[in-house]
Amino acid sequence: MANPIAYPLYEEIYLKHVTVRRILDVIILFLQLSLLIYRFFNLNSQGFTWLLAFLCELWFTIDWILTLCTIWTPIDYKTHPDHLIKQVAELPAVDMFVTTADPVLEPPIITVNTVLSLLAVDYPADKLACYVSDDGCSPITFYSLVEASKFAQLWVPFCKKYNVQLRAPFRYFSVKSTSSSYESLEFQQEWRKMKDEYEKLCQKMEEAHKLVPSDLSADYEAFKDIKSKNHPSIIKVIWENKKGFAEGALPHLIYISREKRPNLSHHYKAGAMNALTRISGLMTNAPYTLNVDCDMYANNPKTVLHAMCLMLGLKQNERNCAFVQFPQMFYDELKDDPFGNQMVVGFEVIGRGMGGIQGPAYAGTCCFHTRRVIYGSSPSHPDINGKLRNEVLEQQFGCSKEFTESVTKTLYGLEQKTFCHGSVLSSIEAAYKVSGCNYELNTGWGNKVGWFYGSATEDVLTGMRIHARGWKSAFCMPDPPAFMGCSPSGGPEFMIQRKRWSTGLLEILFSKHSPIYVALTSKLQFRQSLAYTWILNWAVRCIPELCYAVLPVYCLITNTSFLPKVNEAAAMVPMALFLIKHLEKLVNSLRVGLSVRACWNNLRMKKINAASSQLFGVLGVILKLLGLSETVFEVTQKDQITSNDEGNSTKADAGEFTFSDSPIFVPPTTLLLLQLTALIMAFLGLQPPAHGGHGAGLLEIMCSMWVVLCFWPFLKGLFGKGKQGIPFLTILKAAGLALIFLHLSMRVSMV
Ligand SMILES: O=c1ccn([C@@H]2O[C@H](COP(=O)(O)OP(=O)(O)O[C@H]3O[C@H](CO)[C@@H](O)[C@H](O)[C@H]3O)[C@@H](O)[C@H]2O)c(=O)[nH]1
Ligand SMILES: [Mn+2]
Repeated sequence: MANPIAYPLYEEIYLKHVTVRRILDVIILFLQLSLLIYRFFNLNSQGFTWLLAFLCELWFTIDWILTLCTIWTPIDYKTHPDHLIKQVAELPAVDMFVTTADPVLEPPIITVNTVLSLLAVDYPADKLACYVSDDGCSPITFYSLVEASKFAQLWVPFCKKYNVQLRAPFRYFSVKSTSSSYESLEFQQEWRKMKDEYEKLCQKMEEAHKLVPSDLSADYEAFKDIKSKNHPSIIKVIWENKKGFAEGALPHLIYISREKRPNLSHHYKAGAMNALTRISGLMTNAPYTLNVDCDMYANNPKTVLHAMCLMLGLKQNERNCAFVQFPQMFYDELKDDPFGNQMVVGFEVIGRGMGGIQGPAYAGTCCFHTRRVIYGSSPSHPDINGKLRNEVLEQQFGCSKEFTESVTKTLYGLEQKTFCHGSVLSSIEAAYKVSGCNYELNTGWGNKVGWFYGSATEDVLTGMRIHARGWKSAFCMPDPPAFMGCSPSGGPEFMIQRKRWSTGLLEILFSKHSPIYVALTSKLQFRQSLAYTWILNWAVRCIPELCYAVLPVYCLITNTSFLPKVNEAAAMVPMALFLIKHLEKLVNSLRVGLSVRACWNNLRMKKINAASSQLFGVLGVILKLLGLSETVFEVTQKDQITSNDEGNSTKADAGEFTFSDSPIFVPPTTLLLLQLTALIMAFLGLQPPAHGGHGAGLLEIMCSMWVVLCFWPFLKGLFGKGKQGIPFLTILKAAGLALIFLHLSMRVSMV
C-alpha cells in the first residue's frame, strides 16, 4: 500500500466565510436578547399583546440559539478520488438501492434513468450490485427495467469509452444536444445511435401499458392478477454479471417487490429499505450500501469513489464514520427558485454545520451506509450485545439461517470482496423468505436494527439512532453534484411533502427518541442533540410565526400596539433586528450563488409553509398523539421529464403557484384576508379610539404590509383563474374564519 500521507484521500477545509457570518449571527443574538429584556421590563404597562409578542420572541431567541449551536463550526471535506486507486489495493463492494412506490406518481422512465446512471458509475462492475424495490408491484416498472438493462449494454460502454459525465440518458440527451466540433466522426455516429436507441427505449416504455397485461409471458406471470397492496414477494434477477470486472461488464440488477398484506403494516419506505438490506445481504452482502430515491440519478460518475474516499479515509484516521451523506439537489430548477424548494442554503448550512459536530443527519437518499452499522453495531463492539450467540442473532435478525450467517460475516468484517457469479441466483429461495411480510415479527427490525419505524421521516430517526451509538457521519459536496432529483413544484404536491416532513419530524420529537433524552442516555453528543432538536422543531415554529403574523392584525383593528412607537429609541431594536436578520439571509444566499430574488422567494415560501403545511403537520401529530389518526406516507408526485432540447422547462404553469381545494390553503388565505381588512381599517381610520395613547402605529402597519408581501402568491390567487386561482369555496371558508377572528378580537378588546 502506498504511503497514505503522500496521497490523502480527503482534506478538511477551513471555511473562510465563517467569520463574517458569525459576527452577524452574534449581533442578531444580542439584538434579540435586548428586545426580550426591553419587553420584560415593560410587560406590566402594556396589554396582553406584549405578553404574546414576548412569548413569540422568546421562542425565536431559543430557536436562534439552537441554530447557532448547529451551524457554528462548519466543516467541509475535499475528496481525492484519484488517490484512492493509488492507496487502496482493493476497493470495497457497494450495494446500491433504489426505491419506487407508485408507477403513476413515479413514472418508470424516471426510475430507469436513475438505474442507468448507477450502472454506469466509475467503479469496478464486479463490486457493484443494483437493487430496485418496487412497492407499487408494477409489471410496467419491471418491464421497463428489463428493457433498460438491454439498453445498458450499449449505454454503459459508451459512457465509459467517451468519459461521458452525465450518465442519466434523459439528461445527457436534453442538456447536450450538439456535439462540439473536435469530437471524432466515430463519436458522432455512436452518439446518434445511442440517441436512437434511447428513443426506442422511451417508446417501448410509453407503450408498455398496452403491451404488458396482454403479454404476461413466463417472466411476467408473477404479476398476474395481483393487487399492489396484497401480493406475495416477487424477486427477479434482471441481469447477472457473469463477466466479473472484464471490459463491458455490467453490475447485477435485481428487481424486488416485497410481500404485502392488507392487515399488516408495511412501514412504507423504511420497510422497503429493510427488505432491501436483507435480500442484498443474502445475494451480494457488500460492506457498504448506497440508497437513492427513484428520482435521484448519479450526476457525477465518480460519486462512489468520492464516498469511499471519506469512508476509507476517515476509517484510517480512526474516525468512526457510519455514513456519508451527499446533498439532495434538483434538476430543471426554475429561475430564482420561486417555490424555495431547492433547499440549497439549508443543505449547505445544516449539512456542513452538523458536519462540524457529530456529522450531518441522514436525509433518506443520496447516502452511503456501512452495512454493519445498519445491523446495529457500535464503534467499540462489532455486535449489539457483545456476544453473538445464535439465539441473539435470531431474535434480532429473524429466523433465516442463511441471513444470520451473512450478518455474522458482516459484523466480523468477513464480507465478500467481489461478487462471484452464481451467488445471486443461488440465494433466491432464501431471499424470498426474508422478504415475506411476517419475517420481521418479533425481531429487532425497525427498532434495533435496520431502518427505524414510527416516523414518516424514517431517515432522520435512523440517522439519529446511529449517532446515538457513538458513530459519526460525513457530508460531501463534490463538483459536479453527486446526485440530482426532482422537487415538487409549488402548490399542492409541495404542500403535501412538507406536511409529511413536519409530521414525521414532530413524531420523533414526541417519542421516546426525543434527542435531549437520547443524549442523556446514550452517546449522542450534547450539541448534536441540540442540532437534532432544532431540526425536529421545524414545524413547531409555525405557531409563534403565526401568532406574530396575527399580532399586527389584532393591533390594527383594536387600535393597540405590540411594538414601540417609531419615535421611541426602543423602536431601533426591532427595526435593526429585522434588517440584520434579512441581511444575514441575503449574505448566506449570495454566498451559495443564489440571486437576491431567489433569497426573497425562499423567505416568502417559509412564511407560506408555516401557515399551511407546517400547521397541518402539527395538527396531524396532535391527532396522532390523541390516538385519532395514523400518519401515512403520501408519495410525492415526480414530474414527467419536461425539459426540451435546450434544457428549459416547458411546463405550462412552471413558476406559478397553483392551488387545489385542499384545506391546507385555508389558513394562508385567512391570514391574508385578515391583513387586508386590518390595513383597510387603518387607512380609512375605522379603528376605535386608543386607550391611554398606546394605539397602533407605523410599525404595526409595516408588519402587516410585510405579511401581505410574503403572501403575494395568495393575493394573486384571489383573482386567478383555474389552477392558479384559489377555489371559491376555500376563499369562503377563509372569509368565515377571518370574520370569526375579527369578531372575537373586538370582543376581547372591549373587556
Ligand atoms: O411506501 C413507500 C413510500 C415511499 N417509498 C419511496 O420513498 C422515496 C421517497 O418518497 P418521496 O415521495 O419522493 O418523498 P420525499 O419527501 O421527496 O422524500 C424525502 O423525505 C423522505 C422522508 O419523508 C425520505 O425518505 C426521502 O429519502 C427524502 O428524499 C421514494 O423513492 C419512494 O418510492 C417507498 O419505497 N415505499
Ligand atoms: Mn422525493
